[in-house]
Amino acid sequence: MSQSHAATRLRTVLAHLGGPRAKAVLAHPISKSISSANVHPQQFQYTLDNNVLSLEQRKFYEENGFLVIKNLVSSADIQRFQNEFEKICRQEVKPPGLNIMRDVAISKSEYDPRNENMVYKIQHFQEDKELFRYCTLPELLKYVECFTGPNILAMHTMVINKPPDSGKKSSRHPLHQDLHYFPFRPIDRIVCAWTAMEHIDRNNGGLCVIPGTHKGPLQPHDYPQWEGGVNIMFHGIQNFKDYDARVHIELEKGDTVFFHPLLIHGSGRNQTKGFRKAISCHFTCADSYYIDVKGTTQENIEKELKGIITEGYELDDSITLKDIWKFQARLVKGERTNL
Ligand SMILES: CCCC(=O)SCCNC(=O)CCNC(=O)[C@H](O)C(C)(C)COP(=O)(O)OP(=O)(O)OC[C@H]1O[C@@H](n2cnc3c(N)ncnc32)[C@H](O)[C@@H]1OP(=O)(O)O
Ligand SMILES: Nc1ncnc2c1ncn2[C@@H]1O[C@H](COP(=O)(O)OP(=O)(O)OP(=O)(O)O)[C@@H](O)[C@H]1O
Ligand SMILES: O=C(O)CCC(=O)C(=O)O
Ligand SMILES: [Fe+2]
Ligand SMILES: [Mg+2]
Repeated sequence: MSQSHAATRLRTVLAHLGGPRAKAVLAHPISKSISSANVHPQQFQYTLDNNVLSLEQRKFYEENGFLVIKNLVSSADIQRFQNEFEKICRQEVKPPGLNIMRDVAISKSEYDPRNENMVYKIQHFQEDKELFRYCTLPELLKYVECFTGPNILAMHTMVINKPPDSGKKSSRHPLHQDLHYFPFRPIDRIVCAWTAMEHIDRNNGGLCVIPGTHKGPLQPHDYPQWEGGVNIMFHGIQNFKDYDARVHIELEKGDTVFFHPLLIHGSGRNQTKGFRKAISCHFTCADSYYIDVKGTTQENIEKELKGIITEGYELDDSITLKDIWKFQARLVKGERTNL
């Protein structure tokens, strides 16, 4: 790459990535045309200039670290996702790479494919065409782009089927920051889209957030000391105290929450008889880069994930977190520039 080409590319990348370095670049004359096209000529850190979000919506996300868009995904699409989820549970389709997790309360019992209610969540559905449609819905990506920029990768996918709590409170998901699991940066270009597949509130174990915590640092995570057991990989923030600050989000079918990877969130136990369903994807900017988590608070999750994967897929120990993420990432818009 010639030096001037490299410089132009760097500028383009930085302009998409945001953050203080990008702001410095935007002050450069070449980039003036970009900043003069600003829709909301103010300093924003967590959202990008576009005409999709209203000023009020942008300010809300900047302040709180999440944003709810009502009625974003159609009932017809949600029905299709639900049908496919049930087919997977019945083992009628077996997408490569898919991971099925049962609640720890029933993890030692025999799996019964006639009963989809044995599944707490499925992850990594990137090879399932029907479910992966969720990550490519134009109405969803339109919003995702406000956070990631135009080159978009789907990194991590889930359908969560939170079971009625067994009485052991193991259906709870401890308060955590999703960034704990992610070895890619920059942080502010990652966003989670989480869509309610039915009415969700505190009663059926809905999403609970601590507004504004996306402005703080990534905190150390580990398994909580819960008497009734904790699900595998459900790490929580150690010594969390500010329970009064929790906000339980109430959603209708199709409503979608977009949230920042540092936002502290979790979900309580499901106190109904139904299985609470949500579908989600974490997206990031394809211009991002991987980091080595050695020596950081993320080292424990790398070790655990590597253990599960090398054992489950009989791979050798030289596999890195980067290899795992690179393998499951899928381009959904623009160009796969880096990650
Ligand atoms: C933003 C969030 C980002 C992320 O979460 S990234 C993290 C990605 N997470 C993952 O990859 C999911 C990890 N889970 C898994 O890989 C699977 O569910 C897991 C644990 C391997 C189980 O797979 P199966 O193939 O069904 O294996 P199995 O039924 O024979 O169980 C193997 C051993 O695991 C145990 N187990 C299963 N589900 C569990 C649970 N929910 N909590 C705690 N332990 C659990 C199970 O009891 C069994 O243990 P043992 O070997 O008999 O002692
Ligand atoms: N005692 C606790 N210790 C640690 N985390 C908790 C505790 N109670 C709740 N949480 C966390 O707070 C978040 C919201 O839980 P919430 O309090 O809504 O549910 P719950 O305690 O299961 O039920 P309830 O609605 O009866 O309080 C979840 O992430 C949950 O893991
Ligand atoms: O749907 C939920 O309970 C939240 C799940 C969650 O936050 C996660 O898996 O990271
Ligand atoms: Fe999460
Ligand atoms: Mg509680």
